[in-house]
Amino acid sequence: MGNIADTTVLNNGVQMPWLGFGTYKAEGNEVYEAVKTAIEVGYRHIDTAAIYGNEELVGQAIRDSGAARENLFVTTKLWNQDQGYDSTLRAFEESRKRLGLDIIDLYLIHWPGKDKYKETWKAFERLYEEGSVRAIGVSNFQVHHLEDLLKDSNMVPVINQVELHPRLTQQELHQYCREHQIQLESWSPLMKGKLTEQADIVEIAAKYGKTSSQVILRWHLDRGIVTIPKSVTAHRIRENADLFDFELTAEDIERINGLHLDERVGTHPDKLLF
Ligand SMILES: NC(=O)C1=CN([C@@H]2O[C@H](COP(=O)(O)OP(=O)(O)OC[C@H]3O[C@@H](n4cnc5c(N)ncnc54)[C@H](OP(=O)(O)O)[C@@H]3O)[C@@H](O)[C@H]2O)C=CC1
Ligand SMILES: O=C1CO[C@H](CO)[C@@H](O)[C@@H]1O
Repeated sequence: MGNIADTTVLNNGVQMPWLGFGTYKAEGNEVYEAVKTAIEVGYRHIDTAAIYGNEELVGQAIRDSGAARENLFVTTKLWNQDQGYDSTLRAFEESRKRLGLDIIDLYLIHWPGKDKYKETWKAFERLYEEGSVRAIGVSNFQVHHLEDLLKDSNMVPVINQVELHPRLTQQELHQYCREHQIQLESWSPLMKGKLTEQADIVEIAAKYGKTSSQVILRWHLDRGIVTIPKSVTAHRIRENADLFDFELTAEDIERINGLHLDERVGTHPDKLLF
């Protein structure tokens, strides 16, 4: 991908920008300003969730940005306690109202949990069929969740959004998703800023005249992974989008793959049962 608006084509034909803007832990005026700045800088894809408590301000910032709605890609997510058929349809209406958007580009099941995701997925299929969402997907699904879901569903999720960064490279899940035309998307792509001093990344960054964060984000894109770094700091919002004038070599990608330690900053999906 050579520029910020470049897209991947999802398994239902919808185009989704490879680079998105994360909004977790961004609230109040901070999230409003951050989303406006991101759109000004050129981000065309915004990631939020009902649980982030910021859908109203994200929606307001989108409207005030002046960008044409059809040029933006907006993702939101169904929270765990709303899983189930009827409760999903209700929660979706609430998210849509808070965002102030007629159509959501991508709706995700936020976490699999243990026994309601299939019923929930039926409601997602209905939302898709009635045209309320342009695409439906999942988040934090392991291979066993996907295998189980695919056994009885009519639609294959377009996306699986999971924790993924150089300390958690998700190679096996990536392979499974590729085989099933599910686009992998990374959350906490920067491992929340914990890898900026890592020696290999610092050395690679110096070679390209880029920052550590830019090298990490380029590693996601060069592996074919959609990514959604979050920042509420204007110069970092810009920095994280200034990635389209270089590409990593295969050796640099392998070197960063080698940093994998199976280490997480978030909860393991098999441990979050509700
Ligand atoms: N589906 C899911 O379960 C989850 C989804 N997500 C989504 O993924 C997005 C990204 O993940 P997130 O957990 O926020 O973590 P990130 O890996 O994107 O890191 C964000 C942190 O890194 C800092 N940062 C951002 N850019 C830079 C930079 N260039 N240099 C140094 N530090 C930087 C930010 O600081 P500052 O803001 O102060 O600039 C912030 O503290 C979320 O915002 C959310 O949209 C996240 C968690 C779970
Ligand atoms: O996206 C996320 C961040 O917020 C939640 C907690 O409040 C996490 O569980 C979730 O994965």
